[in-house]
Amino acid sequence: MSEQPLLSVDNLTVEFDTEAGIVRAVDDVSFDIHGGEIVGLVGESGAGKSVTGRSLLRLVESPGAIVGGTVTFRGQTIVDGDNPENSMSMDRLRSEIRGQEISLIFQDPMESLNPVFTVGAQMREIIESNRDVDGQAARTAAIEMLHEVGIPDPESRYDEYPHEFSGGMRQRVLIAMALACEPRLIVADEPTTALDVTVEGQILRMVQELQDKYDTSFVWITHDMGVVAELCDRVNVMYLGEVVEQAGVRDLFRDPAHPYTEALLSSIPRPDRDVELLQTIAGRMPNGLDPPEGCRFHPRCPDARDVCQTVRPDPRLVDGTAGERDSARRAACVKHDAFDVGYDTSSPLDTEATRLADETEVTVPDES
Ligand SMILES: Nc1ncnc2c1ncn2[C@@H]1O[C@H](COP(=O)(O)OP(=O)(O)OP(=O)(O)O)[C@@H](O)[C@H]1O
Ligand code: NI
Repeated sequence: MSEQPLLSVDNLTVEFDTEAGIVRAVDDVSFDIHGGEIVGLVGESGAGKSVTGRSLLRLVESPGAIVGGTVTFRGQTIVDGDNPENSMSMDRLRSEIRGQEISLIFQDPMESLNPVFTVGAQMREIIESNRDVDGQAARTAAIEMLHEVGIPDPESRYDEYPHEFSGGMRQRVLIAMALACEPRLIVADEPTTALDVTVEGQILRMVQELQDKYDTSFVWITHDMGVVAELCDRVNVMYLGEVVEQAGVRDLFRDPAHPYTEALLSSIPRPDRDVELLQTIAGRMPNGLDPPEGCRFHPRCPDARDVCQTVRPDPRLVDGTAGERDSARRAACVKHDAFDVGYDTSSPLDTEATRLADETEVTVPDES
């Protein structure tokens, strides 16, 4: 992909100034989104996915602040954490970007839907304020959009209130609202997580169809590698505020380059594997207040060696990048040659994760 990215995130850093201390929720994160792409942000709870998503529209709330890095959309600087005077004005951001060029969809539809107005009224208002159309045309466009996202009988549902819709239908409404202004980019923060898998699957397929039709780009935030597999073109795997792997989805699934990615992949259920054999990731994600020294994942990493306690890896281009597309493959793990910090000669660490890995090798013959 050689054309100019639609949106670039460069060295984004976001901190929360809490009573307990400063939490770096997003630490030096960089990625691009090209036109027509669906890019995943995946990782466990607390990885910094939502804060990253909100940062793209400068919606991080106090006590959080973007303290470093930039977000650039079509050549315009939405935010510059290093030189705030270069950031776009809030007025311009509100009138020209939010909703119009970039829309956000949240996990909880009630965060965006007002319970006291009908769905139709809310859609009409958004369309009227973002497009140059009168009330009647906005109504027609809203009904058309509801139809487009698969809401049966959209004309009568137009006059219903949000609580009259099921969870899945509400998320469809949100997607309709986001698409109604024909944005170039939609940031979707776990919009299907609360739904059952059948409804989730229907919505993911619908998003793909709409994406094809409108050529909208998406940032899709999820903790579920299954969703990534189904929906995304490329993915950024996040761990404790950092991007640890960045790859095309096929490359990522075929040959994960970071042990954390591997762990996430082995924790998704697969029809060809017994549930009991599912590997869970050892330990919990540490607290962002006091992240581990060296590689942040090393206390949970089955491949951890001495050197991982001291060297803090940045996401670098690694071997095996020659996939079928020219998408760069990056991993923040010193076991790759790109680092050359003596991983091969360093002694293995004795951690819960490395012990678990040993046990798994020894005690899981074909006894199932
Ligand atoms: N309002 C806040 N006040 C203090 N710290 C916060 C706040 N919001 C987020 N954080 C910090 O930022 C970290 C990342 O939060 P974020 O919501 O981005 O995680 P996430 O990856 O979206 O997780 P989840 O899957 O649970 O939504 C949190 O673990 C927390 O330390
Ligand atoms: Ni989140």
